[in-house]
Amino acid sequence: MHTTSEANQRIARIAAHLHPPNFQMIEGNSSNIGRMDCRAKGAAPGFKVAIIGAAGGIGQPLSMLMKMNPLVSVLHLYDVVNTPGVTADISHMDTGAVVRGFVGKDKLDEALTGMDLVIVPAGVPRKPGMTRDDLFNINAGIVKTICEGIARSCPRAIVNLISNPVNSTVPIAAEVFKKAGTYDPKLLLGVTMLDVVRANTFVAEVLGLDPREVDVPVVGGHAGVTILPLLSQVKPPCSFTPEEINHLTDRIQNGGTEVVEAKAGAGSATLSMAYAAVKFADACLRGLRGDAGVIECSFVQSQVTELPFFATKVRLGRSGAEEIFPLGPLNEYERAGLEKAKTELATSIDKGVSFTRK
Ligand SMILES: NC(=O)C1=CN([C@@H]2O[C@H](COP(=O)(O)OP(=O)(O)OC[C@H]3O[C@@H](n4cnc5c(N)ncnc54)[C@H](O)[C@@H]3O)[C@@H](O)[C@H]2O)C=CC1
Ligand SMILES: O=C([O-])CC(=O)C(=O)O
Repeated sequence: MHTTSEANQRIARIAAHLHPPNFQMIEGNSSNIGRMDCRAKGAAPGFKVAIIGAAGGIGQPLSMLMKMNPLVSVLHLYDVVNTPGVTADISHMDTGAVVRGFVGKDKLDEALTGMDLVIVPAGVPRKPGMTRDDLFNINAGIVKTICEGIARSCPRAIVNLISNPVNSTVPIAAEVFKKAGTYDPKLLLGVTMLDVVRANTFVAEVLGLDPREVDVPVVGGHAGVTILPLLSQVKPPCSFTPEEINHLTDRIQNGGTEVVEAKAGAGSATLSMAYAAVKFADACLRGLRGDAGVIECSFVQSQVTELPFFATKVRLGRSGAEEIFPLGPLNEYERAGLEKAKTELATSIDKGVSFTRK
């Protein structure tokens, strides 16, 4: 039997070694930190990840999936609204990552400080009839504000940029970082993983394979004709009829619109996007850990074409996108697609660059 004083000593010992609590809510316009009054298990060894736009349609399932990722020790959830509920909810999951929530513009820097990886699904989504470029006017400003925060608070973090139009928001982010003197192109990664996820799924459907066995490189950018699946490079090696190539290319390029129309005004892809974002973030974290041979497609600063940014396969390592792979051999259909993709991409990239120079 423990005496009261032994019990008190034990509590004091635990308190002295108390690790960070597994739930904190840090609110804008208030210095209040609502610590749970309990013995909280500390963070497992791992990386610190922030999700910016965590209360949104992508942000919520993405937060849940990142809380389940064993490579994450600390998970910061930031949004301009509704973060407290999402944070409280996610923090009850019995996984290793310690969750902290931040709400309001004046908490952005705190949310970002010390992060290894920042995932950005902040901004408005499409409605039927809109293009991704129609989101530019609202999302450009949102991305600029967030990137200014990243430059101030975690300039060496890897950034996974999801906010659309990716073909313009990545150039915006680059310009913001250049202006702040923190730009390292290896750390800025536009997320095009959903195009690869869709391509793997649709190609597997046509071939009658398990999608997990299929690897389709998707290059170019992340909008309409700029999404260029390289069906001649599918693994395992296979061949398609011209009709299959037309059908697959069209479905992969318009996968986002397929979801926007099915949701009929309630937004765009959120669940498959959260899955794709976690797949990509996990690859970035494995790269940071020093794993060899981590290769995924991403929209990055690039010399693969004459354009300053382009999506291709990249090797992820300790310092981000450490190697950018060339396109490989293209057939005539793909070469024609590449020309169309480059024309549209050039306009979208210029639009992003000009926005920050205004
Ligand atoms: N790269 C890709 O493959 C994909 C990109 N997207 C894009 O992701 C973005 C988010 O989509 P959803 O989650 O469906 O939208 P949503 O509207 O459900 O969520 C967006 C969240 O961003 C937050 N937000 C707005 N301004 C912010 C700021 N300054 N700082 C932090 N958070 C802010 C909102 O409060 C909201 O919670 C859209 O731009 C969408 O087009 C969507 C699917 C795929
Ligand atoms: O289509 C949209 O607006 C959202 C998106 O980028 C996608 O689902 O690929």
